[in-house]
Amino acid sequence: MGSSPNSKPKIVRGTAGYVLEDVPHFCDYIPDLPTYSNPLQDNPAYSVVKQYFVHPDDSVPQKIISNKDSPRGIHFRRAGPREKVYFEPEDVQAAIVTCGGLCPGLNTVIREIVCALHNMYGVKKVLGINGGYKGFYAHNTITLTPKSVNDIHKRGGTVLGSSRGGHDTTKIVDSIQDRGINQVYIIGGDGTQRGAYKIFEEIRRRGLRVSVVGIPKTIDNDIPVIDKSFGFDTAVEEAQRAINAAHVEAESGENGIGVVKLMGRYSGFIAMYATLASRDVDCCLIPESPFVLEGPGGLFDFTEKRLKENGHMVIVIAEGAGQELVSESIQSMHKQDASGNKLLQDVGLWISQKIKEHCAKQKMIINLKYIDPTYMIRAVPSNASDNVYCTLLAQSAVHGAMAGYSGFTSGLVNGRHSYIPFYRITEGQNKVSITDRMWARLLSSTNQPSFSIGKTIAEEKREEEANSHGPTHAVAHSAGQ
Ligand SMILES: Nc1ncnc2c1ncn2[C@@H]1O[C@H](COP(=O)(O)OP(=O)(O)O)[C@@H](O)[C@H]1O
Ligand SMILES: O=P(O)(O)OC[C@H]1O[C@](O)(COP(=O)(O)O)[C@@H](O)[C@@H]1O
Ligand SMILES: [Mg+2]
Repeated sequence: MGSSPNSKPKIVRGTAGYVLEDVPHFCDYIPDLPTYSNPLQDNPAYSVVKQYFVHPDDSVPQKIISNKDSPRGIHFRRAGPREKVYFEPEDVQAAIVTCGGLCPGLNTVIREIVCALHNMYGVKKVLGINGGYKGFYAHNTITLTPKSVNDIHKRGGTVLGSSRGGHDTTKIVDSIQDRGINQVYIIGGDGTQRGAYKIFEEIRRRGLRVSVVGIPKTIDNDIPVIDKSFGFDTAVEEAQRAINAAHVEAESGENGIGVVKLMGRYSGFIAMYATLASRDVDCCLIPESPFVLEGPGGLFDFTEKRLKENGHMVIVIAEGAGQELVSESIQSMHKQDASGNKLLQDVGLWISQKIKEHCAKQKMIINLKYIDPTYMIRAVPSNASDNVYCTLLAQSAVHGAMAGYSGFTSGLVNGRHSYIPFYRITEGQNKVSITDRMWARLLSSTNQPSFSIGKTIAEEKREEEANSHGPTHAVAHSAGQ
C-alpha cells in the first residue's frame, strides 16, 4: 500500500494562543510558480458580490465554544475562491474518483466538481476514474462534461463506480503522471482519505504540480473534525421509513417487537439520529455503548418491561453494536474486507434470535419482525439539503485546487467550509460520545437502560479522556450538542 505519509504539519501561531493548522501549497515545494488572475472576477454572476474572494488570513476555529480565559485554539484555512490562481484553465487536466461504500450525494459531488471547473474556471478537461483507486491503473477513464453529468444528481450510487482495496500508491501516481493529470479529486471515507494522503506525499516527493483534494464521504459519519458528512441527513431520513414500518408491524401484533438494523460499523450516529428523529424507538443499541442481555438492567429485562407496559416495542441496532457478544456465541474468524475493514456478523439477526429464545423460555408469546434496510438507506439519491451541501463541498474543493493548495480535505467546520490537512482527517474516528448531551437526550427519550453496569459516568469519562490521548483516539462529536 505504499509508504507512510511523513510531511510535517504546517503550523502558524498567532497571539492569544491562536493556531492555524494550514494545508500544503505548491509554493512549499516548487519555487517561482507563475500566478494568474482568478477568472471569476470577470464572471457576471460573481463579480457583483462584495468581497467575493476569501481574505488570505481568514480561518475557521475548530472549537466554537470558548470562555474568557480560554486560548483561541486550533483554526483551519477558510475555503473559497482566491484572487490569484496557479493554473490557466486550458492547462488543467482534472480527474475525479469515488472509493469505498456508497453514500447519497456521490453523484451530486461529481456533477458539481465538473460544473464548477467548467462554469467558474473555464476548465474543459475532466476525467472520471472508473471503479475506485484501482481504476487509475486497471480501467479506462471516461470524459466528464456538464452535459454528461447534467442529471446524475437525481440518481443514487456513483456513475463512476467504486471499490474497496486496490490502493497502490506508485501505480496510481504513475498513472496520474502519465495521463498529465494535475488536479485529483478523491471522494471517499476514512480509508480513502488515508490513501489520498499517501498519493499526495508521493506527488510531493516527485515534485509534481498536482493538487490532491479529498472530499469526505461516509454514511457512518465517522470522519473527525467535520460537522457531518454529506448523505448523512438523507440516510437518517430514509431510516425513518424502516422504523415506521417496524413500529406499524409491532403495534399490530400481540407483544409485537420490531427490530431495525442500520449501518454504523464503529460509530452509531445513524442509529442515534434516526432514533431521536423517530420518537417511536424504545431502545437504540450502538457500538460505543456496550450492552448486556441477561440480568437486571439487561436487554431481556427491559424488553419484558416494555412489552408489559405498552404491548409492543421497537429496537434500533447499529450493525457494529454488540459484536463482542455475537462473537462469543458464534465461532467467528476475524475476517476483513479488501480495504482491511472488519467484516461484521449480522447482529440484527442474532439479537432477534436471542430475544425469541428468551421469550420462548419465559413462555411469552411475541411477534418479532426484523427489518434490514441497510443498503436501501445508502443507495438513494441525496435529499435537497444534502444536495446543497454537496454543491458547496465540491465548489470549495475546486477553489482550493485552483488556488494551488493540495493535500487537504474540503469540509464543514462549525458551519463554515474549510480546508483541513489530511493528517487531521486520518488520525482518528468520529464516535458517539456516550458521556455527551446528545446520548443523554436519546436515553431520556427512549428511557432505555444505560447498560453501563458497575461503571459510573465519571469512570466512563476518565476512560474516554485516557483513550483520547492515544494515537488513534476517538473524537467526540460536537455538532448540535
Ligand atoms: N491505510 C490506507 N492506505 C491507503 N489506502 C487505503 C487505506 N485504507 C483504505 N485504503 C483504500 O481506500 C479505498 C476505500 O477504503 P474503504 O475503507 O473501503 O472505504 P472508505 O474510504 O469509505 O472508508 C480502498 O481502495 C482502499 O484500498
Ligand atoms: O458491504 P459494503 O459495501 O462493504 O458496505 C458495508 C459498510 O459500509 C459502510 O457503510 C461504511 O462504508 P465506508 O467505510 O465506505 O464509509 C458501513 O456502514 C458498512 O459496514
Ligand atoms: Mg470507512
